Amino acid sequence: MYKIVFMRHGESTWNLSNRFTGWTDVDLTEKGINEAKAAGKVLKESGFTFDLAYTSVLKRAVRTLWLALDEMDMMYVPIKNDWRLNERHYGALQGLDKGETAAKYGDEQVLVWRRSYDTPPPALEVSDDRVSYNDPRYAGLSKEQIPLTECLKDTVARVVPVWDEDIAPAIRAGKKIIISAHGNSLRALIKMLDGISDNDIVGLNIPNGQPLVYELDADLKPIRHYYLGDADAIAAAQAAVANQGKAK
Ligand SMILES: O=C(O)[C@@H](CO)OP(=O)(O)O
Repeated sequence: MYKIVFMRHGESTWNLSNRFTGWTDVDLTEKGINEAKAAGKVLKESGFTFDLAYTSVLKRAVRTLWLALDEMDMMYVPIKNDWRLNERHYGALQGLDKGETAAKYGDEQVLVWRRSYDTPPPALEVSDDRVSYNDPRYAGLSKEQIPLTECLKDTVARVVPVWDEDIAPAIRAGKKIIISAHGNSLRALIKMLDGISDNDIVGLNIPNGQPLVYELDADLKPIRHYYLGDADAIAAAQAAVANQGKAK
């Protein structure tokens, strides 16, 4: 039996101000820093150790990983940063207030943009300052690989190859792995692992900074999964994420 730990980053400044974030590189809040440290503490207390870590190229996930590993006194663990673990690109919604957007377009439309499998939010114009073409961290990518918007299906299409080509072989080679990523890139991975339908994935919300353990069989099929933290607090945090896209 194998174990792998998934962790969404701690609260970011745009989680706090309730803005669509996507590929915008915002940092953690004080609360987010504390969530990341608490994640490291509970992982340590639960006896977890790691010898390989994966994260995105966005600082909220990178810093969450650093803080958790620091808390575990395991900052020597090799880290692979992969842009394909980035948050789902939120297109022209990036920077907008989720509640105000719901008040303008309706809760239903915002739910479709946030959680539907195959309807992307409106795309950025290529001339928009928010487009990542000139960002040095994506210098090795073609323009076709740099999204102007993404639905979850598009995110699945870039996340699953990281699993198949990189993470799964490492698990089979006996590496103990933690992945620090984002609400929707983790939803993409979990959809694939658990075989969740396009309809049911709408209801899955991942709380900030809570280690999620997956136990996998010899074929890397999930046996069971569980959060390490307090169950009531996690359920409340998941409900809060679900409610972020509603008009006040
Ligand atoms: O804004 C985002 O990029 C994501 C994660 O914070 O939000 P949502 O939960 O609305 O998909």
